[in-house]
Amino acid sequence: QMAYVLTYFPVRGRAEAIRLMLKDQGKDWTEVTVTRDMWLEGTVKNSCLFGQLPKFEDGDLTLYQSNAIRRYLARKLGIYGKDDKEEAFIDMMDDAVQDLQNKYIKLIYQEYDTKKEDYFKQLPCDLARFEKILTCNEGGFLVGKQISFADYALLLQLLNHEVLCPSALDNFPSLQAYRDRLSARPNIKAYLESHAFKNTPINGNGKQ
Ligand SMILES: N[C@@H](CCC(=O)N[C@@H](CSC(=S)NCCc1ccccc1)C(=O)NCC(=O)O)C(=O)O
Repeated sequence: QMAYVLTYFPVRGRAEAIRLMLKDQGKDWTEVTVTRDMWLEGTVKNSCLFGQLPKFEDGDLTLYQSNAIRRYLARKLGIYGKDDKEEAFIDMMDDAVQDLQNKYIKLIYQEYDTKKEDYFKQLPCDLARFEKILTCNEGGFLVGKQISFADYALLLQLLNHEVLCPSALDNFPSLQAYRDRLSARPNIKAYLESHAFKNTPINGNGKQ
């Protein structure tokens, strides 16, 4: 039966990197969707350890915190590097991707109308860091020669940022090649073309 249950809002948000990694790794799960009205009613929120979603269940294990969920799954799926050094580098890369995601979330939910231009000015500088990393690592991933949980998070940021700013990757050939190569992985390709992915808003406030 379905061991994995993901509870979240009907948006990509902080759950999409979990969905992407499960899909690519051929795992299925039950999606429990919490609507805004359900959330505002309060019962679900009050049942959450930190009053927030996503929540992830694996049998009798219940986890909150999207990054902890992704690291837990990465260990289980064997996509956390081949040794301690790679594992540390993957953590470092994922933290850097989270820095970008947190900036994006702040723009979307708090500063969309006032700071969008400033965000666009800073974005090339932030993306240039990942461009250099991917140019220098012949392995084709953020770390080593196989995909890790950090790669799914970066791919998603690239896709989300191209919606916000279509020219975002224009000056970054390595990021474009990385986006194309990961998006062409059969399970990811199928997911990105799926109704579920195409019809789920990126964020919870209609901005993107
Ligand atoms: N560190 C946590 C943060 C989880 C989190 O921020 N969850 C948000 C949703 S994820 C997100 S991007 N929040 C931005 C605003 C938002 C609120 C509600 C729905 C969708 C987006 C949430 O549950 N908000 C509702 C509440 O706090 O009452 C994690 O990584 O899981």
